[in-house]
Amino acid sequence: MLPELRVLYFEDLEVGLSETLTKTIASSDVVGFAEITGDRNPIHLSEHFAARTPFGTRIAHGLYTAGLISAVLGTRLPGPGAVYISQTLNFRAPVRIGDTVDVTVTVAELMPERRRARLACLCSVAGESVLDGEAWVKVPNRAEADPLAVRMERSRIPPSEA
Ligand SMILES: C[C@@H](O)CC(=O)SCCNC(=O)CCNC(=O)[C@H](O)C(C)(C)COP(=O)(O)OP(=O)(O)OC[C@H]1O[C@@H](n2cnc3c(N)ncnc32)[C@H](O)[C@@H]1OP(=O)(O)O
Repeated sequence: MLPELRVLYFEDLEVGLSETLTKTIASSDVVGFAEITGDRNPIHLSEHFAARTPFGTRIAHGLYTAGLISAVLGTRLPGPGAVYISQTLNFRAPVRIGDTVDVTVTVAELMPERRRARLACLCSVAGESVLDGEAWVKVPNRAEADPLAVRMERSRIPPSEA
């Protein structure tokens, strides 16, 4: 089930604030990711091929798992309006079809003057880290996101200077 959308503005963020989304990886997710990206690496799509790799079975695309981090950032923390700036990724262990991945994003640093947040990102399967990294996102503040507040702000500017 998809999580409900939640908007957090820059003012709502504090270091340590955390959100977790859980997703069980279906074969159709991996096949769908291969189709939309064109990455048809048989390590993801062919049991026959994957059986001869160190993993022994098909694994998810690393960037599919990373996409789950994007889902947390875009829907929950900070949520709608957040803009990705950068993301580091370390793929620590494979994610297999049927694995349940816990994706946790935690606010690690705030830069109020530029309304940027650094978030620690961790994906784990049964308590084992499979992916970690750091994201920087730009986060709207209330005035920026609320059109009425923006209009009121503009109405304070004398017409000759508007
Ligand atoms: C292109 C696409 O189609 C393909 C994909 O998407 S594949 C899917 C995404 N990738 C994965 O699922 C890989 C998951 N990771 C692993 O299985 C393993 O990490 C590895 C096979 C990549 C490496 O394992 P190994 O060769 O056994 O390395 P060691 O455990 O011996 O570690 C040696 C040192 O390197 C450090 N290290 C290992 N992996 C990573 C990593 N992913 N990121 C950062 N650092 C890594 C490890 O900590 C050791 O460091 P130390 O200082 O010597 O302790």
